[in-house]
Amino acid sequence: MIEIRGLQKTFGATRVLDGVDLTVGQGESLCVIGQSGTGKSVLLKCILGLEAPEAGRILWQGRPLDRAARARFLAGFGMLFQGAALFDSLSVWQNVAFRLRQRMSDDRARGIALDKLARVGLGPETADLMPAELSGGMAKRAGLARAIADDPQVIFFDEPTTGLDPIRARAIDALIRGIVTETGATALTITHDMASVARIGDRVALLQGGRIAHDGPVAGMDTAPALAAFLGRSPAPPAGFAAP
Ligand SMILES: Nc1ncnc2c1ncn2[C@@H]1O[C@H](COP(=O)(O)OP(=O)(O)OP(=O)(O)O)[C@@H](O)[C@H]1O
Repeated sequence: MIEIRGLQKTFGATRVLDGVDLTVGQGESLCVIGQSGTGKSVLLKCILGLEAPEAGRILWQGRPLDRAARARFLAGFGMLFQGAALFDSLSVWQNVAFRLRQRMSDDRARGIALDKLARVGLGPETADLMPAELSGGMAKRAGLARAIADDPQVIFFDEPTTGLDPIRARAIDALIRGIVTETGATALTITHDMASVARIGDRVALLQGGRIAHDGPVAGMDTAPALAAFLGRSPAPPAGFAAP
């Protein structure tokens, strides 16, 4: 479980995060949405320790993420980067096995990489290709295989469907949902894509004005006023409501 309490982060005169409170339950899939520039990436960077907040606390499994706890946390997380972010000079399997190769033989790491590639729908013929030879959808799948290579307890997805057409976006969402459900991993996804939220999230949180303006189940999101305002439309009537 990840708990974020009163997180504040300021750049110059701009307070980007102004007291963010957010909890991601064990095995839960939380999507964070918000307009461009509202601080979603800054929030993720604070969780990963890439930015230092000036106030607030981040707890993992009930303990503050100090230096030692963060090292353990980072050893057990996976991440799918926006644009997949594969290493150009490594083959697909070497990308997937990047972390594994630091602690096991290439033969073993390659075997695991091939299993993970199969899980995301990429056959063994893709293993020795270079990233430049992959389509956008294949690169995203390879990035996803890399994110799950080490059986992470926590997975971060940064704009997982950005740049994909609707059919490929749906396929990646289905893979993410399937993987999160079958591994029981805790998942935090940053996205603009509400169709994606509906497909992969259990809960959705709206980051607005430096705070969480809405936090609720995906199942009820069509009737949430804050989300409707964010999307620029009226909330859907509650279930059972009959128009006159
Ligand atoms: N290192 C930095 N120095 C100065 N300002 C920064 C820095 N990092 C982020 N910001 C500012 O913080 C604000 C939030 O940026 P962030 O990238 O988190 O937005 P976002 O919600 O992820 O946007 P998008 O959806 O477009 O990716 C922006 O105004 C950005 O310019």
